[in-house]
Amino acid sequence: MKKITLSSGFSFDYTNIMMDGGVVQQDIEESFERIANAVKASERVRRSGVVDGHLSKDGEPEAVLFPQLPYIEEGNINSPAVLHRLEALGKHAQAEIDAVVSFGIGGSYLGGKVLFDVHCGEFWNSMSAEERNQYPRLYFSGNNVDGDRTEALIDQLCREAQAKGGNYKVMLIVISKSGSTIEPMSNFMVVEQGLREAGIDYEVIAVTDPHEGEKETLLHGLAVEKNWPIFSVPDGVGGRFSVFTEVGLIIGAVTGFAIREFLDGAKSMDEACQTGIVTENPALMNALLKYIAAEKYGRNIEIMMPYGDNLKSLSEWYVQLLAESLGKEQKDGSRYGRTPVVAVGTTDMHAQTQEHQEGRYNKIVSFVRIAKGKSDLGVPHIYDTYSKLAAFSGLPLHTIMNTALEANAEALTSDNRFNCTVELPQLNAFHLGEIMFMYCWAIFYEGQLAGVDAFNQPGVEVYKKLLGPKLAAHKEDK
Ligand SMILES: O=P(O)(O)OC[C@H]1O[C@](O)(CO)[C@@H](O)[C@@H]1O
Repeated sequence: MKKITLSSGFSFDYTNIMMDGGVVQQDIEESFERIANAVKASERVRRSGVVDGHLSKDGEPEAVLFPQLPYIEEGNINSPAVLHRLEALGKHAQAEIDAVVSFGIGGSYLGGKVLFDVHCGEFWNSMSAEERNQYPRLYFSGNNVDGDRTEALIDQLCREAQAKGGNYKVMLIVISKSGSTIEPMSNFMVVEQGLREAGIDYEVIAVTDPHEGEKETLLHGLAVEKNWPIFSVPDGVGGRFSVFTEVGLIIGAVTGFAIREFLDGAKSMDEACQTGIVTENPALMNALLKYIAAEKYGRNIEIMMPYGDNLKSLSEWYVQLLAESLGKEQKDGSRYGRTPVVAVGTTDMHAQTQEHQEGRYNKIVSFVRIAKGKSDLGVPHIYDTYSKLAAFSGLPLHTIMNTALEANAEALTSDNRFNCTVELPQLNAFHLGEIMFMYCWAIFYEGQLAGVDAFNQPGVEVYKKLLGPKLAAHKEDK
Protein backbone atom coordinates (compact mmCIF):
# COMPACT_ATOMS: atom_id res chain seq x y z
CA MET A 1 0.00 0.00 0.00
CA LYS A 2 1.30 3.47 -0.84
CA LYS A 3 -0.12 5.99 1.53
CA ILE A 4 0.88 9.11 3.46
CA THR A 5 -0.89 9.37 6.82
CA LEU A 6 -0.61 12.45 9.01
CA SER A 7 -0.93 12.42 12.80
CA SER A 8 -4.35 14.12 12.46
CA GLY A 9 -5.66 11.04 10.68
CA PHE A 10 -5.66 12.72 7.24
CA SER A 11 -4.33 10.38 4.58
CA PHE A 12 -3.48 10.34 0.89
CA ASP A 13 -3.51 6.89 -0.68
CA TYR A 14 -1.86 6.71 -4.10
CA THR A 15 -1.57 2.93 -4.40
CA ASN A 16 -3.80 2.97 -7.47
CA ILE A 17 -1.59 5.40 -9.35
CA MET A 18 1.55 3.37 -8.67
CA MET A 19 -0.11 0.06 -9.51
CA ASP A 20 1.07 -2.36 -12.23
CA GLY A 21 0.98 -0.36 -15.44
CA GLY A 22 0.98 2.91 -13.54
CA VAL A 23 3.62 5.39 -12.45
CA VAL A 24 6.80 3.56 -11.42
CA GLN A 25 9.55 4.38 -8.97
CA GLN A 26 11.88 5.15 -11.85
CA ASP A 27 9.53 7.93 -13.04
CA ILE A 28 9.89 9.51 -9.61
CA GLU A 29 13.65 9.09 -9.59
CA GLU A 30 13.90 10.72 -13.02
CA SER A 31 12.10 13.72 -11.55
CA PHE A 32 14.46 14.22 -8.62
CA GLU A 33 15.98 17.40 -10.01
CA ARG A 34 12.60 18.92 -10.72
CA ILE A 35 11.39 17.93 -7.26
CA ALA A 36 14.44 19.49 -5.61
CA ASN A 37 13.83 22.71 -7.55
CA ALA A 38 10.15 22.75 -6.63
CA VAL A 39 11.02 22.29 -2.97
CA LYS A 40 13.57 25.10 -3.17
CA ALA A 41 10.93 27.33 -4.75
CA SER A 42 8.52 26.47 -1.93
CA GLU A 43 11.12 27.44 0.66
CA ARG A 44 11.72 30.70 -1.15
CA VAL A 45 8.05 31.63 -1.39
CA ARG A 46 7.60 30.90 2.31
CA ARG A 47 10.59 33.01 3.22
CA SER A 48 10.16 35.97 0.91
CA GLY A 49 6.88 35.67 -1.00
CA VAL A 50 8.82 35.49 -4.25
CA VAL A 51 7.97 33.04 -7.02
CA ASP A 52 10.40 33.27 -9.91
CA GLY A 53 8.78 34.50 -13.08
CA HIS A 54 5.46 35.44 -11.51
CA LEU A 55 4.16 38.77 -12.76
CA SER A 56 0.92 40.59 -12.03
CA LYS A 57 -1.67 41.52 -14.68
CA ASP A 58 0.28 44.72 -15.28
CA GLY A 59 3.52 42.83 -15.84
CA GLU A 60 5.00 43.85 -12.49
CA PRO A 61 6.62 41.38 -10.06
CA GLU A 62 4.01 40.41 -7.47
CA ALA A 63 4.33 38.67 -4.11
CA VAL A 64 2.71 35.28 -3.51
CA LEU A 65 1.55 35.21 0.09
CA PHE A 66 -0.84 32.28 0.48
CA PRO A 67 1.70 30.29 2.59
CA GLN A 68 1.32 32.69 5.54
CA LEU A 69 -2.48 32.52 5.67
CA PRO A 70 -2.83 29.77 8.32
CA TYR A 71 -0.75 31.76 10.77
CA ILE A 72 -2.68 34.26 12.91
CA GLU A 73 0.12 36.59 13.84
CA GLU A 74 0.73 40.29 14.29
CA GLY A 75 1.81 41.76 10.96
CA ASN A 76 0.39 38.83 8.96
CA ILE A 77 -2.59 39.00 6.62
CA ASN A 78 -4.57 37.05 9.22
CA SER A 79 -3.59 39.07 12.28
CA PRO A 80 -5.35 38.70 15.65
CA ALA A 81 -7.19 41.95 14.88
CA VAL A 82 -8.52 40.58 11.58
CA LEU A 83 -9.90 37.51 13.33
CA HIS A 84 -11.48 39.60 16.09
CA ARG A 85 -13.13 41.86 13.55
CA LEU A 86 -14.56 38.86 11.71
CA GLU A 87 -15.86 37.41 14.95
CA ALA A 88 -17.44 40.74 15.87
CA LEU A 89 -19.15 40.79 12.49
CA GLY A 90 -20.45 37.28 13.18
CA LYS A 91 -21.95 38.46 16.48
CA HIS A 92 -23.50 41.47 14.77
CA ALA A 93 -25.01 39.20 12.11
CA GLN A 94 -26.35 36.89 14.80
CA ALA A 95 -27.98 39.73 16.70
CA GLU A 96 -29.29 41.97 13.94
CA ILE A 97 -29.37 40.35 10.52
CA ASP A 98 -32.07 38.08 9.11
CA ALA A 99 -30.52 37.25 5.76
CA VAL A 100 -27.14 37.71 4.13
CA VAL A 101 -26.65 37.87 0.38
CA SER A 102 -23.07 37.25 -0.68
CA PHE A 103 -22.16 38.53 -4.16
CA GLY A 104 -19.07 37.07 -5.79
CA ILE A 105 -17.79 34.79 -8.53
CA GLY A 106 -14.82 32.47 -9.01
CA GLY A 107 -12.46 32.79 -6.07
CA SER A 108 -14.77 35.37 -4.53
CA TYR A 109 -17.51 32.75 -4.28
CA LEU A 110 -16.31 29.15 -4.52
CA GLY A 111 -14.37 28.91 -1.24
CA GLY A 112 -17.12 30.56 0.81
CA LYS A 113 -19.63 28.19 -0.77
CA VAL A 114 -17.59 25.21 0.46
CA LEU A 115 -17.59 26.57 4.01
CA PHE A 116 -21.31 27.22 3.80
CA ASP A 117 -22.15 23.78 2.43
CA VAL A 118 -20.00 21.91 4.93
CA HIS A 119 -21.16 23.91 7.94
CA CYS A 120 -24.76 24.79 7.07
CA GLY A 121 -25.81 22.07 4.62
CA GLU A 122 -28.63 22.12 2.13
CA PHE A 123 -31.49 23.06 4.44
CA TRP A 124 -30.00 25.97 6.43
CA ASN A 125 -32.31 28.56 4.92
CA SER A 126 -35.40 26.52 5.79
CA MET A 127 -34.41 26.14 9.45
CA SER A 128 -35.80 28.32 12.21
CA ALA A 129 -33.61 31.10 13.64
CA GLU A 130 -33.26 29.01 16.78
CA GLU A 131 -32.04 26.00 14.82
CA ARG A 132 -29.52 28.29 13.13
CA ASN A 133 -28.37 29.55 16.55
CA GLN A 134 -29.72 32.97 15.49
CA TYR A 135 -27.30 33.21 12.58
CA PRO A 136 -28.92 34.65 9.43
CA ARG A 137 -30.08 32.82 6.36
CA LEU A 138 -27.50 33.07 3.60
CA TYR A 139 -27.92 33.30 -0.15
CA PHE A 140 -25.29 33.53 -2.87
CA SER A 141 -25.67 35.78 -5.88
CA GLY A 142 -23.40 37.29 -8.52
CA ASN A 143 -22.11 33.89 -9.52
CA ASN A 144 -23.84 34.36 -12.87
CA VAL A 145 -25.85 37.04 -14.63
CA ASP A 146 -29.14 35.23 -14.70
CA GLY A 147 -31.99 37.68 -14.19
CA ASP A 148 -34.48 34.89 -13.47
CA ARG A 149 -32.46 33.70 -10.48
CA THR A 150 -31.90 37.24 -9.21
CA GLU A 151 -35.57 38.13 -9.46
CA ALA A 152 -36.46 34.94 -7.60
CA LEU A 153 -33.96 35.88 -4.90
CA ILE A 154 -35.49 39.35 -4.46
CA ASP A 155 -38.94 37.74 -4.27
CA GLN A 156 -37.67 35.39 -1.59
CA LEU A 157 -36.24 38.26 0.49
CA CYS A 158 -39.56 40.10 0.14
CA ARG A 159 -41.47 37.00 1.29
CA GLU A 160 -39.21 36.67 4.32
CA ALA A 161 -39.63 40.37 5.18
CA GLN A 162 -43.38 40.06 4.92
CA ALA A 163 -43.47 36.90 7.02
CA LYS A 164 -41.48 38.57 9.78
CA GLY A 165 -43.73 41.60 9.63
CA GLY A 166 -41.15 44.27 10.50
CA ASN A 167 -37.64 44.63 11.84
CA TYR A 168 -36.26 42.51 8.97
CA LYS A 169 -32.74 43.36 7.88
CA VAL A 170 -30.50 42.11 5.07
CA MET A 171 -26.70 42.25 4.89
CA LEU A 172 -25.29 42.54 1.38
CA ILE A 173 -21.67 41.34 1.21
CA VAL A 174 -20.06 42.36 -2.06
CA ILE A 175 -16.86 40.42 -2.73
CA SER A 176 -14.58 41.26 -5.65
CA LYS A 177 -10.81 41.48 -5.64
CA SER A 178 -10.69 43.61 -8.77
CA GLY A 179 -13.75 45.49 -7.55
CA SER A 180 -15.61 45.76 -10.84
CA THR A 181 -16.43 42.25 -12.03
CA ILE A 182 -19.67 42.30 -14.01
CA GLU A 183 -21.48 39.40 -12.37
CA PRO A 184 -21.28 40.43 -8.69
CA MET A 185 -21.54 44.15 -9.35
CA SER A 186 -24.55 43.95 -11.66
CA ASN A 187 -26.42 41.60 -9.32
CA PHE A 188 -25.56 43.72 -6.32
CA MET A 189 -27.05 46.80 -7.97
CA VAL A 190 -30.18 44.92 -9.01
CA VAL A 191 -30.72 43.44 -5.54
CA GLU A 192 -30.00 46.73 -3.77
CA GLN A 193 -32.52 48.46 -5.99
CA GLY A 194 -35.03 45.65 -5.35
CA LEU A 195 -34.65 46.04 -1.58
CA ARG A 196 -35.03 49.82 -1.82
CA GLU A 197 -38.20 49.49 -3.85
CA ALA A 198 -39.60 46.95 -1.40
CA GLY A 199 -38.71 49.18 1.55
CA ILE A 200 -36.50 46.49 3.10
CA ASP A 201 -33.77 47.62 5.46
CA TYR A 202 -30.23 46.57 4.49
CA GLU A 203 -26.57 47.25 5.06
CA VAL A 204 -23.63 46.75 2.71
CA ILE A 205 -20.19 45.33 3.36
CA ALA A 206 -17.44 45.46 0.75
CA VAL A 207 -14.68 42.86 0.48
CA THR A 208 -12.08 44.00 -2.01
CA ASP A 209 -8.47 44.77 -2.76
CA PRO A 210 -7.98 48.46 -1.98
CA HIS A 211 -6.06 48.95 -5.20
CA GLU A 212 -5.13 47.27 -8.46
CA GLY A 213 -1.64 48.43 -9.38
CA GLU A 214 -1.55 52.14 -8.65
CA LYS A 215 -5.28 52.64 -8.97
CA GLU A 216 -7.89 52.35 -6.25
CA THR A 217 -10.42 49.64 -7.08
CA LEU A 218 -13.92 50.79 -7.93
CA LEU A 219 -15.56 48.85 -5.11
CA HIS A 220 -13.12 50.27 -2.59
CA GLY A 221 -13.79 53.84 -3.77
CA LEU A 222 -17.54 53.24 -3.65
CA ALA A 223 -17.34 51.75 -0.15
CA VAL A 224 -15.34 54.72 1.11
CA GLU A 225 -17.81 57.14 -0.45
CA LYS A 226 -20.80 55.31 1.03
CA ASN A 227 -19.14 54.60 4.36
CA TRP A 228 -19.61 50.83 4.05
CA PRO A 229 -17.37 48.66 6.24
CA ILE A 230 -14.50 47.27 4.17
CA PHE A 231 -12.86 43.86 4.52
CA SER A 232 -9.95 43.01 2.36
CA VAL A 233 -8.85 40.72 -0.42
CA PRO A 234 -5.17 41.06 0.36
CA ASP A 235 -2.46 41.85 -2.14
CA GLY A 236 -0.48 38.76 -3.02
CA VAL A 237 -3.38 36.33 -2.62
CA GLY A 238 -5.19 35.35 -5.80
CA GLY A 239 -8.92 34.68 -5.69
CA ARG A 240 -8.55 30.92 -5.90
CA PHE A 241 -6.36 30.88 -2.78
CA SER A 242 -8.48 33.42 -0.91
CA VAL A 243 -10.76 31.09 1.04
CA PHE A 244 -8.22 31.42 3.88
CA THR A 245 -8.57 35.24 3.89
CA GLU A 246 -11.49 37.49 4.80
CA VAL A 247 -13.04 36.49 1.44
CA GLY A 248 -13.90 32.99 2.62
CA LEU A 249 -13.73 33.54 6.36
CA ILE A 250 -16.44 36.21 6.25
CA ILE A 251 -18.94 33.60 5.08
CA GLY A 252 -17.82 31.40 7.96
CA ALA A 253 -18.09 34.28 10.42
CA VAL A 254 -21.69 35.17 9.58
CA THR A 255 -22.83 31.54 9.83
CA GLY A 256 -20.97 30.45 12.97
CA PHE A 257 -18.42 28.25 11.18
CA ALA A 258 -15.28 27.53 13.27
CA ILE A 259 -12.89 29.77 11.34
CA ARG A 260 -10.00 29.35 13.78
CA GLU A 261 -10.19 25.55 13.58
CA PHE A 262 -10.29 25.85 9.79
CA LEU A 263 -7.05 27.89 9.85
CA ASP A 264 -5.58 25.44 12.37
CA GLY A 265 -6.21 22.61 9.94
CA ALA A 266 -4.51 24.61 7.20
CA LYS A 267 -1.57 25.22 9.52
CA SER A 268 -1.22 21.57 10.38
CA MET A 269 -1.24 20.74 6.66
CA ASP A 270 1.22 23.52 5.94
CA GLU A 271 3.66 21.95 8.37
CA ALA A 272 3.27 18.55 6.70
CA CYS A 273 3.89 20.05 3.27
CA GLN A 274 7.26 21.57 4.06
CA THR A 275 9.40 18.45 3.81
CA GLY A 276 11.33 17.66 0.66
CA ILE A 277 10.83 13.92 1.31
CA VAL A 278 8.18 13.14 -1.27
CA THR A 279 6.84 10.10 0.52
CA GLU A 280 6.02 12.24 3.55
CA ASN A 281 4.61 15.34 1.84
CA PRO A 282 1.02 14.79 0.61
CA ALA A 283 0.93 17.94 -1.53
CA LEU A 284 4.22 17.22 -3.23
CA MET A 285 3.28 13.59 -3.86
CA ASN A 286 -0.10 14.66 -5.28
CA ALA A 287 1.57 17.14 -7.59
CA LEU A 288 4.30 14.81 -8.71
CA LEU A 289 2.10 11.82 -9.49
CA LYS A 290 -0.48 13.88 -11.33
CA TYR A 291 2.24 15.68 -13.30
CA ILE A 292 3.90 12.38 -14.31
CA ALA A 293 0.54 10.78 -15.01
CA ALA A 294 -0.30 13.61 -17.40
CA GLU A 295 3.06 14.02 -19.10
CA LYS A 296 4.14 10.39 -19.42
CA TYR A 297 0.90 8.40 -19.33
CA GLY A 298 -1.52 10.82 -21.02
CA ARG A 299 -3.82 11.00 -17.96
CA ASN A 300 -4.49 14.71 -18.27
CA ILE A 301 -8.07 14.85 -17.03
CA GLU A 302 -8.80 14.86 -13.30
CA ILE A 303 -12.18 13.85 -12.00
CA MET A 304 -12.52 15.35 -8.53
CA MET A 305 -14.99 13.01 -6.84
CA PRO A 306 -15.67 13.52 -3.16
CA TYR A 307 -18.31 11.23 -1.69
CA GLY A 308 -21.01 13.29 0.04
CA ASP A 309 -23.58 15.83 -1.10
CA ASN A 310 -22.12 18.72 0.88
CA LEU A 311 -18.78 18.28 -0.86
CA LYS A 312 -19.86 19.04 -4.41
CA SER A 313 -18.72 22.63 -3.93
CA LEU A 314 -15.28 21.38 -2.82
CA SER A 315 -15.03 19.81 -6.23
CA GLU A 316 -16.14 23.07 -7.89
CA TRP A 317 -13.60 25.05 -5.86
CA TYR A 318 -10.87 22.64 -6.92
CA VAL A 319 -11.85 23.02 -10.57
CA GLN A 320 -11.00 26.72 -10.51
CA LEU A 321 -7.82 26.13 -8.51
CA LEU A 322 -6.51 23.58 -11.00
CA ALA A 323 -7.79 25.11 -14.24
CA GLU A 324 -6.84 28.74 -13.64
CA SER A 325 -3.51 27.88 -12.06
CA LEU A 326 -2.10 25.30 -14.42
CA GLY A 327 -3.83 25.57 -17.80
CA LYS A 328 -1.29 27.79 -19.55
CA GLU A 329 1.94 28.22 -21.44
CA GLN A 330 5.06 26.60 -19.99
CA LYS A 331 8.41 28.35 -19.67
CA ASP A 332 9.67 26.56 -22.80
CA GLY A 333 6.70 27.77 -24.86
CA SER A 334 4.80 24.47 -24.88
CA ARG A 335 1.41 24.03 -23.22
CA TYR A 336 0.38 22.47 -19.94
CA GLY A 337 -2.97 21.87 -18.31
CA ARG A 338 -5.06 19.08 -16.86
CA THR A 339 -8.78 19.34 -17.38
CA PRO A 340 -10.71 19.18 -14.11
CA VAL A 341 -14.16 17.62 -13.94
CA VAL A 342 -16.69 17.99 -11.11
CA ALA A 343 -18.14 14.75 -9.83
CA VAL A 344 -19.78 13.58 -6.63
CA GLY A 345 -20.11 10.05 -5.33
CA THR A 346 -22.25 8.10 -5.33
CA THR A 347 -24.37 10.33 -7.60
CA ASP A 348 -22.02 10.39 -10.57
CA MET A 349 -21.38 6.66 -10.47
CA HIS A 350 -24.75 6.60 -12.21
CA ALA A 351 -23.79 9.28 -14.71
CA GLN A 352 -20.02 9.43 -15.33
CA THR A 353 -18.54 6.13 -14.13
CA GLN A 354 -19.31 4.31 -17.39
CA GLU A 355 -16.88 6.66 -19.14
CA HIS A 356 -14.31 6.55 -16.34
CA GLN A 357 -14.34 2.76 -16.55
CA GLU A 358 -14.49 2.22 -20.31
CA GLY A 359 -13.63 5.49 -22.03
CA ARG A 360 -10.15 6.65 -23.02
CA TYR A 361 -7.27 5.98 -20.66
CA ASN A 362 -6.79 9.69 -20.13
CA LYS A 363 -7.90 10.45 -16.60
CA ILE A 364 -7.25 10.21 -12.90
CA VAL A 365 -10.15 9.90 -10.51
CA SER A 366 -9.43 11.69 -7.21
CA PHE A 367 -11.69 10.37 -4.49
CA VAL A 368 -12.34 12.11 -1.19
CA ARG A 369 -13.62 9.82 1.55
CA ILE A 370 -14.98 10.85 4.94
CA ALA A 371 -14.20 8.00 7.31
CA LYS A 372 -16.95 8.74 9.81
CA GLY A 373 -20.19 10.45 8.81
CA LYS A 374 -22.07 12.75 11.19
CA SER A 375 -25.24 10.77 10.84
CA ASP A 376 -25.53 7.13 11.80
CA LEU A 377 -28.85 6.69 10.02
CA GLY A 378 -29.22 3.14 8.86
CA VAL A 379 -31.54 1.40 6.43
CA PRO A 380 -34.38 -0.22 8.39
CA HIS A 381 -35.40 -3.86 8.02
CA ILE A 382 -38.89 -3.02 6.80
CA TYR A 383 -38.86 -4.89 3.49
CA ASP A 384 -36.59 -7.82 4.28
CA THR A 385 -38.88 -10.20 2.42
CA TYR A 386 -37.42 -8.64 -0.75
CA SER A 387 -33.94 -10.09 -0.97
CA LYS A 388 -32.59 -7.16 -3.00
CA LEU A 389 -33.61 -4.72 -0.26
CA ALA A 390 -32.58 -7.07 2.54
CA ALA A 391 -29.08 -7.06 0.96
CA PHE A 392 -28.43 -3.60 2.41
CA SER A 393 -30.96 -3.28 5.22
CA GLY A 394 -29.35 -2.83 8.62
CA LEU A 395 -26.41 -0.94 7.13
CA PRO A 396 -25.68 2.72 7.91
CA LEU A 397 -26.11 4.93 4.82
CA HIS A 398 -22.56 6.20 5.32
CA THR A 399 -21.21 2.64 5.15
CA ILE A 400 -23.07 2.07 1.89
CA MET A 401 -21.58 5.29 0.48
CA ASN A 402 -18.02 4.46 1.48
CA THR A 403 -18.33 0.88 0.31
CA ALA A 404 -19.48 2.19 -3.07
CA LEU A 405 -16.32 4.32 -3.19
CA GLU A 406 -14.17 1.25 -2.46
CA ALA A 407 -15.95 -0.75 -5.17
CA ASN A 408 -15.48 2.11 -7.64
CA ALA A 409 -11.76 2.39 -6.87
CA GLU A 410 -11.29 -1.37 -7.15
CA ALA A 411 -13.17 -1.53 -10.45
CA LEU A 412 -11.11 1.30 -11.96
CA THR A 413 -7.86 -0.25 -10.73
CA SER A 414 -8.77 -3.62 -12.27
CA ASP A 415 -8.42 -1.99 -15.69
CA ASN A 416 -5.41 0.26 -15.05
CA ARG A 417 -7.57 3.35 -14.50
CA PHE A 418 -5.54 5.70 -12.29
CA ASN A 419 -7.22 6.77 -9.04
CA CYS A 420 -6.25 8.00 -5.61
CA THR A 421 -8.04 8.71 -2.34
CA VAL A 422 -7.77 11.46 0.24
CA GLU A 423 -9.40 10.39 3.49
CA LEU A 424 -10.54 12.72 6.26
CA PRO A 425 -11.40 11.18 9.64
CA GLN A 426 -14.55 13.31 9.70
CA LEU A 427 -15.96 16.36 7.95
CA ASN A 428 -15.23 19.28 10.26
CA ALA A 429 -13.60 22.71 9.99
CA PHE A 430 -10.14 21.41 10.90
CA HIS A 431 -10.00 18.65 8.31
CA LEU A 432 -11.60 20.92 5.71
CA GLY A 433 -8.77 23.40 6.30
CA GLU A 434 -6.29 20.55 5.90
CA ILE A 435 -7.59 19.27 2.59
CA MET A 436 -8.09 22.71 1.02
CA PHE A 437 -4.61 23.85 2.01
CA MET A 438 -3.10 20.58 0.81
CA TYR A 439 -4.56 21.28 -2.64
CA CYS A 440 -3.20 24.86 -2.60
CA TRP A 441 0.30 23.50 -2.01
CA ALA A 442 -0.20 20.68 -4.52
CA ILE A 443 -1.03 23.25 -7.18
CA PHE A 444 2.00 25.32 -6.22
CA TYR A 445 4.28 22.27 -6.55
CA GLU A 446 2.72 21.15 -9.81
CA GLY A 447 3.17 24.63 -11.28
CA GLN A 448 6.85 24.39 -10.43
CA LEU A 449 7.21 20.88 -11.85
CA ALA A 450 5.44 21.87 -15.06
CA GLY A 451 7.18 25.23 -15.41
CA VAL A 452 4.05 27.38 -15.43
CA ASP A 453 3.19 30.51 -13.47
CA ALA A 454 0.43 29.14 -11.24
CA PHE A 455 -0.50 32.59 -9.95
CA ASN A 456 -1.70 34.51 -12.99
CA GLN A 457 -4.66 34.01 -15.35
CA PRO A 458 -3.94 36.01 -18.52
CA GLY A 459 -6.23 33.77 -20.57
CA VAL A 460 -9.38 35.19 -18.97
CA GLU A 461 -8.59 38.67 -20.24
CA VAL A 462 -9.13 37.74 -23.89
CA TYR A 463 -12.90 37.41 -23.76
CA LYS A 464 -13.17 40.28 -21.28
CA LYS A 465 -11.66 42.63 -23.87
CA LEU A 466 -14.29 41.53 -26.38
CA LEU A 467 -17.17 41.67 -23.92
CA GLY A 468 -16.73 45.36 -23.02
CA PRO A 469 -17.30 46.73 -26.55
CA LYS A 470 -20.12 44.25 -27.14
CA LEU A 471 -21.98 45.51 -24.06
CA ALA A 472 -21.30 49.10 -25.14
CA ALA A 473 -22.88 48.33 -28.51
CA HIS A 474 -26.03 47.09 -26.74
CA LYS A 475 -26.25 50.40 -24.88
CA GLU A 476 -26.01 52.33 -28.16
CA ASP A 477 -28.82 50.20 -29.64
CA LYS A 478 -31.16 51.33 -26.88
O1 LIG B 1 -12.73 38.77 -7.29
P1 LIG B 1 -12.92 39.27 -8.66
O2 LIG B 1 -11.91 40.28 -9.07
O3 LIG B 1 -14.32 39.77 -8.88
O4 LIG B 1 -12.70 38.06 -9.67
C1 LIG B 1 -13.47 36.91 -9.64
C2 LIG B 1 -12.79 35.82 -10.43
O5 LIG B 1 -12.61 36.24 -11.77
C3 LIG B 1 -11.29 35.89 -12.23
O6 LIG B 1 -10.50 37.03 -12.21
C4 LIG B 1 -11.34 35.31 -13.61
O7 LIG B 1 -12.02 36.16 -14.47
C5 LIG B 1 -10.81 34.88 -11.19
O8 LIG B 1 -9.44 34.76 -11.14
C6 LIG B 1 -11.41 35.44 -9.94
O9 LIG B 1 -11.44 34.54 -8.88
